Amino acid sequence: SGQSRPMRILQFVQSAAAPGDANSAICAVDSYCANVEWAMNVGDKKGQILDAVVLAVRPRWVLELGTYCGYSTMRIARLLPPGARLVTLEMNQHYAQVAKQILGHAGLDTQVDLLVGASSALIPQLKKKFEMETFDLIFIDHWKASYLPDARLLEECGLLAPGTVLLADNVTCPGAPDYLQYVRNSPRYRSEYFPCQLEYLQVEDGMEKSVFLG
Ligand SMILES: Nc1ncnc2c1ncn2[C@@H]1O[C@H](/C=C/CNC(=O)c2cc([N+](=O)[O-])cc(O)c2O)[C@@H](O)[C@H]1O
Ligand SMILES: [Mg+2]
Repeated sequence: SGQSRPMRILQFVQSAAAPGDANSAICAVDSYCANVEWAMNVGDKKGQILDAVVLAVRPRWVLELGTYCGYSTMRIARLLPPGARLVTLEMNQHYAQVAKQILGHAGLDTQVDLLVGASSALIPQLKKKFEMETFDLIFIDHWKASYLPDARLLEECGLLAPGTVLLADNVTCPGAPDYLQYVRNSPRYRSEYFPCQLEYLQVEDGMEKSVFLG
C-alpha cells in the first residue's frame, strides 16, 4: 500500500482512529508501530513523560524540533491550555504533509503551526513571524547532531527565558553526547535525566529535561 512508512502510518490512522479523537489517533500510531512496522515516534512510554512535563509547565508557547509524522505533536497539542500555541518545525516536505493530515484527522490542527524548513533557517524568524518573545517548552527530537547547535541558536535568538524547559528525546539511544555534556555542565541550565525504554523496543533510552536559568 502506501509508498512510504509515514504514508502507511497515515493510512492506518485514517482507517483505525475516530476522527476528531486525539487519543485514538495516538493509540493507532502506537498500535501500528508496535505490531506492524517500527517508526521513530517518541512512543507511549516516553510519551507519558512528555505528557507529564507539558501538564507541569502549562506552556503558552511550545516549540517542537522534528515533526516527523506528528505523533509527539499530537501528544503535546491535546494537553495545551486554551490559547496556547505549538510551533513544530519539519524539513521534509513529505513528512510535513503526512503530519498535517494526521493532525487534521485528530482535530488538533488549530493549536499547531507546522513550518516546513530547516530549524537553523526557521528559528531566527520565529519571534517576528508569531509576534512572540520566548518559548515556555521546547521538545527536541530531530537529527541528534542538530540538538546542540539548535540549543545554542535558541539562546542566541533570545528565545529562551529563565524557566524555559528543554526536553530532549533519545539522549541515550541513538544518543546526543555533545548536547548532554553541554546542558549538564553549563551554569545556564539545571538538567535532569529520565531513563526510559526506546519506543516499541526493549532497549534503554532516556529523555533529558533542562531548565534554562538565564
Ligand atoms: N534541522 C532540522 N530541521 C527540521 N526538521 C528536521 C531537522 N533535522 C531533522 N528533521 C526532521 O526530524 C525528523 C528526524 C528525527 C531523527 N530521529 C531519529 O533519528 C531517531 C532515531 C531513533 N532510533 O534510531 O532508535 C529513535 C528516535 O526516537 C529518533 O528520534 C525527521 O522528520 C526529519 O525530517
Ligand atoms: Mg526520538
